[in-house]
Amino acid sequence: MNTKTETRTDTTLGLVIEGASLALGDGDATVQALDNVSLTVRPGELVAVVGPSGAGKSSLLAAAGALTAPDSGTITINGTDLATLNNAARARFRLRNIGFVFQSGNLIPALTAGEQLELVHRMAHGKTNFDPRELLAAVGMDHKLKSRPDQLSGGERQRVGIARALVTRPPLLLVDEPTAALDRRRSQEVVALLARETAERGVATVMVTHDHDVLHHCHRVVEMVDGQLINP
Ligand SMILES: Nc1ncnc2c1ncn2[C@@H]1O[C@H](COP(=O)(O)OP(=O)(O)OP(=O)(O)O)[C@@H](O)[C@H]1O
Repeated sequence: MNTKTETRTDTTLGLVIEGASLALGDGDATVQALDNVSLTVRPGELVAVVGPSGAGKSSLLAAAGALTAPDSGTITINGTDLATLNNAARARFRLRNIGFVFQSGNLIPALTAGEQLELVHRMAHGKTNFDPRELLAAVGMDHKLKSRPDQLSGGERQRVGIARALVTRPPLLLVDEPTAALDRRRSQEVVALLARETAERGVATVMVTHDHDVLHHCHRVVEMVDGQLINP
């Protein structure tokens, strides 16, 4: 059996969070940001996380993104337990295996759309030939290859941000409020694009959002309240 077939049938594929808890703050001000959270997101699945402000959604993304270690519980990405990685290995793992999409694209102002993607590729794989056009075409942005962020609309910046997050072909995509800066039509387009790329590339995608108008694009919607997932 070749390795590809083996991994395809592996039930550890995607994001698996089991019983993660995380307290933030000190003393009386301690808050249980994550309270025994379990969540599984399989390749090709787009899962939305909703919930009130302060419910722990950003903490969940930070833990899944190997930016914060939970106090207890386990988080695995394609079978790798994040707790087994030291700082350097975790940074390397994050770069190659986790794509991040932020509220307004978070692009580097001085770089063109193509260069944003090339930079990530160079950081992850060293100096190799990489043509950003295919990925930019996938998000409908190949005609803006040479445009800098200030020459793009909010929706276009978000599209480039999505393409950039996919450069390393990560198994996990973490998306924080992707429609916060967009009008209704652009919001629909961007989340439809996320859903399509998630399915076509077999990525496990977690999207935190307050935007209930985009939830129909998602496979599942889970709700956080007071650090707990109430319907994982
Ligand atoms: N560094 C910190 N120190 C102490 N408490 C914190 C810290 N960061 C977050 N918190 C608290 O942890 C809880 C969860 O915060 P978190 O940012 O994860 O919520 P959220 O659901 O993402 O909120 P929002 O929708 O407003 O972004 C909140 O009560 C918050 O006040």
